[in-house]
Amino acid sequence: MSIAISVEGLSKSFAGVQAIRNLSFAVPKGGATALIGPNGAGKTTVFNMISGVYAADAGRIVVNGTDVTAMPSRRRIRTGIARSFQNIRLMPHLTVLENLLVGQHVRASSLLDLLTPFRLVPNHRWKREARAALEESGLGRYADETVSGLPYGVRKRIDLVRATLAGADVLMLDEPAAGLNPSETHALRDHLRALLGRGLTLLVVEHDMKFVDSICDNVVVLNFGEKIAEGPLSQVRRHPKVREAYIGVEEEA
Ligand SMILES: Nc1ncnc2c1ncn2[C@@H]1O[C@H](COP(=O)(O)OP(=O)(O)OP(=O)(O)O)[C@@H](O)[C@H]1O
Repeated sequence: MSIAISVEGLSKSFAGVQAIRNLSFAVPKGGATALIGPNGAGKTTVFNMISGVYAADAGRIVVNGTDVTAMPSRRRIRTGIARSFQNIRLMPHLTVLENLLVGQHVRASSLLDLLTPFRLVPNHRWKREARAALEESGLGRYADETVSGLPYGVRKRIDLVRATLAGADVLMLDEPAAGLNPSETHALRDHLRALLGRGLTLLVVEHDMKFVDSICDNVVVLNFGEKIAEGPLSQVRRHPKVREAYIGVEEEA
């Protein structure tokens, strides 16, 4: 089994408070792993270390075989990892297509490539790719609409299209289902399943256990910065330490 993200012996303290303690886990390539745990367990801190927002105090993070522990966050996209935030970072005054073209420019390899998104070349390869990716995700009709006018659930999915077009094959999703209505949640679930079908890897922080159950084959449970259980959700939710620490899992069962 090949590994997309490997976290080994990770630790992080904030002003003497140990947020993460000697944490190790692996995210298998081509699957969906959820990082769950009660409020304050350390999930966001782990995401921040993997994406490079925070430096780790100790330990190692390897993405697609590259040690990124000391790599600046802006360079980590080149290893194939992208993170989506709860506050979507699309440019609201641009169209969907324009947002996707700006995202694609991340993988530009030459100065000419860098300038290309801003040249008005009608059938340019990047535009074709962006339109095709939107069509494939069932979002083709939004290509020329301004982002600010679109429903939240649609914007979330456009953010996913942007990340994959930028070359990411490992997506970190921070509470993807938060704020979505039931039909938007279903559309997101189907979209993520389609990405998994194409071989992408997902690492998800999510409180909605039904959503976790519908997407993730592997769950890592944190409590007070330590891993207390790992495995399929059906097994993890029976674990005594999880029942004790994370009553939400038991209640949702
Ligand atoms: N920048 C920071 N400065 C100080 N303490 C922090 C910082 N970030 C996180 N912490 C602390 O680290 C611990 C873990 O917080 P974190 O936000 O990672 O938990 P979480 O599992 O994501 O919680 P939630 O589910 O509520 O988002 C908490 O005790 C929190 O107060």
